[in-house]
Amino acid sequence: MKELVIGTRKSDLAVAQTKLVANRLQAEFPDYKIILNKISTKGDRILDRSLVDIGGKGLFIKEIEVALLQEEIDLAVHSLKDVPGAVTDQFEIVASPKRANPYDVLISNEGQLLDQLAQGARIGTGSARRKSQLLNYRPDLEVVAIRGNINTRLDKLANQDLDAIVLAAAGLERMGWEDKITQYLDFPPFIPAVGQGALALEVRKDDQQIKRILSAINHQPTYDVITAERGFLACLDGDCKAPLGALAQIRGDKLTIAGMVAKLDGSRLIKDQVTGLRKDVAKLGAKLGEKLLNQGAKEILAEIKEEN
Ligand SMILES: NCc1[nH]cc(CCC(=O)O)c1CC(=O)O
Repeated sequence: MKELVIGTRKSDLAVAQTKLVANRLQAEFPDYKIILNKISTKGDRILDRSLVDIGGKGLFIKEIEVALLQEEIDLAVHSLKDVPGAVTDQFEIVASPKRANPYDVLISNEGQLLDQLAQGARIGTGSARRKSQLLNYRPDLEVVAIRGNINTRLDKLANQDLDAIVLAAAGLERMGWEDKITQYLDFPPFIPAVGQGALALEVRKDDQQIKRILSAINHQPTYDVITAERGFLACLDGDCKAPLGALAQIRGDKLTIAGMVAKLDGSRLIKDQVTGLRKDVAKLGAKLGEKLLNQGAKEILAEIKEEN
């Protein structure tokens, strides 16, 4: 019997989303035996420091890439959001199943919407992008740094004197916890992280057989929008230090990508969008990136680099 070994992080969410991929593959390829290999990553093990301090978001995927290289696994399933702008040379993201809801959501302790939270309310998030957008919208809020997987962050909402937290809709939906959501942050100035809600299927670049297999579960509209968003990320040289986000959407033969770059304290937020032909997807992200750089993002990014 032929085997396909899929590498994943160990968190409940990572395993849940990897099982979605495994089920899709099993349906397409009934004669394969599909095996999950759960791998512990540095980003999962070190929970008491911010991601930026321990080396950025690549820490969620490094050990999994090592397993790919050593041929212990045939493919890796990641949250695309956790994959850095540039993928190491030996690897390639070759496919992406249909994207889930891309937006952030607010979960508040007593069910208040963002506008209803008390003056100075305490909101938990470890994301610079979420913090800057929250403060841009409501400068009175107190943003409290929290980290950990979804379960941990929900526990912190209950136990750490927080009024609300912000999480990705996709993670909650994949865990079956939509009922916890108070409000979708799908209005300005809120723009999600590049690739939020999408999964990345990563393989060894020279493995043609697995590429053919994975093309069966690729969702081309998703692949196109994430290509645009990652073009934007690459143009701004983004890692998770600078608050930036982008969301691309397809309508007919057109693709629109909206993006933002902000100062960490939210006092300045630059936001714009670009529409072009879907077939030019590779250029549209960079075009938006250039536009924002010329509107002041260049200074913001330089300032943030200097502070680190
Ligand atoms: N930063 C961790 C992470 N990576 C992916 C998701 C959610 C699922 C997704 O965006 O696909 C989350 C949790 C969150 O941000 O709330």
